[in-house]
Amino acid sequence: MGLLINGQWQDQWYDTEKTGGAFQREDAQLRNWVTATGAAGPNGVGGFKAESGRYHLYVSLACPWAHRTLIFRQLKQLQAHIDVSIVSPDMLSNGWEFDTNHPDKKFRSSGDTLFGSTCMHQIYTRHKANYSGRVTVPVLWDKQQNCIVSNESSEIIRMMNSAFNDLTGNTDDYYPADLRRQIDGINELVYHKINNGVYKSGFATAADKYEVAVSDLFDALDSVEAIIARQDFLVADASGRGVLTEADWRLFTTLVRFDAVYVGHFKCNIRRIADYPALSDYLQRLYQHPGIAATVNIDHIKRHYYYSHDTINPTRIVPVGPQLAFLQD
Ligand SMILES: N[C@@H](CCC(=O)N[C@@H](CS)C(=O)NCC(=O)O)C(=O)O
Repeated sequence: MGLLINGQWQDQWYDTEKTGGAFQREDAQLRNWVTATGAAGPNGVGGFKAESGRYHLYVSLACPWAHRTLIFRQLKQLQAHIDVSIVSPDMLSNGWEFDTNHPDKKFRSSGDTLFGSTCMHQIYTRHKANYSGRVTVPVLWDKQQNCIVSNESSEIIRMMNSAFNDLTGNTDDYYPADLRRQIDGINELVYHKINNGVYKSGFATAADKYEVAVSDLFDALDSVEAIIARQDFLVADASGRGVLTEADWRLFTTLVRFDAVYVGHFKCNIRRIADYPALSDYLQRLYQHPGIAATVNIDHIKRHYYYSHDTINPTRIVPVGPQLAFLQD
């Protein structure tokens, strides 16, 4: 794992020294938007019109942020319009790689089907030769301008939600105008305390920082359990009926990894999702939503975390369990 400094790859783990042992996620740097007309989006520059076959998505099947974009590609029927390259689950000294020869077939990458790169950092230096920063997935690449449009998943899913509607005819809306305030409010809680909360727990290098993160995480899980116990989804319409929105998909990608990885590897072990009746049922319902199970790869998920983070798991042994109810029923 590492980062680019002036276009040069440096193998370097997260620096938690300057924050007294707390993990701090850096903001994504590349923040343009694909829009229906090519006009600029809420931030960044214009020039990225929604067109079939023009954009390419780089993802890891292990990564919860990249997973959001794969889910929206399914939900919004973008498979024929946006193609995908999948990195290897192991993220070692070269960062994300495209290993198409792994001895175990289930851990093979699709390869970089656009350029045949061996490492993801080559995509960032193709975008900008002297790029400095972390090399993260997901990345949305523009084949026409030969550059990265965005490496921020929360914005990529918003583009997918609406920019391509004229091409696909799919007008399902996971960020409807009348529910935006509620969605934004839930996203704020879920992002800081749950999505990123598991990372703050797992990557902390000081006990006090870990303890704060893990207790915030479980307070937030208790809150979302209470919401889901009274309505089907996180956000409700004026009549109090739950409506499926992006807020649910953003929570889903953490829940689906929780009992398999975060409980053990990241020490998020006050409770399991299996101990929350409403969240367990909700996780299963979302998993069974058409097209979603195909986006979940538990093998890549477990392998990535337990094998890549040798500062946390030096033996790199990947646990066999647990049995996950949502996969079985
Ligand atoms: N803000 C980004 C975060 C993406 C992110 O941190 N991805 C992780 C994978 S789970 C990554 O690529 N990490 C590599 C690194 O930090 O060096 C987003 O949501 O798109």
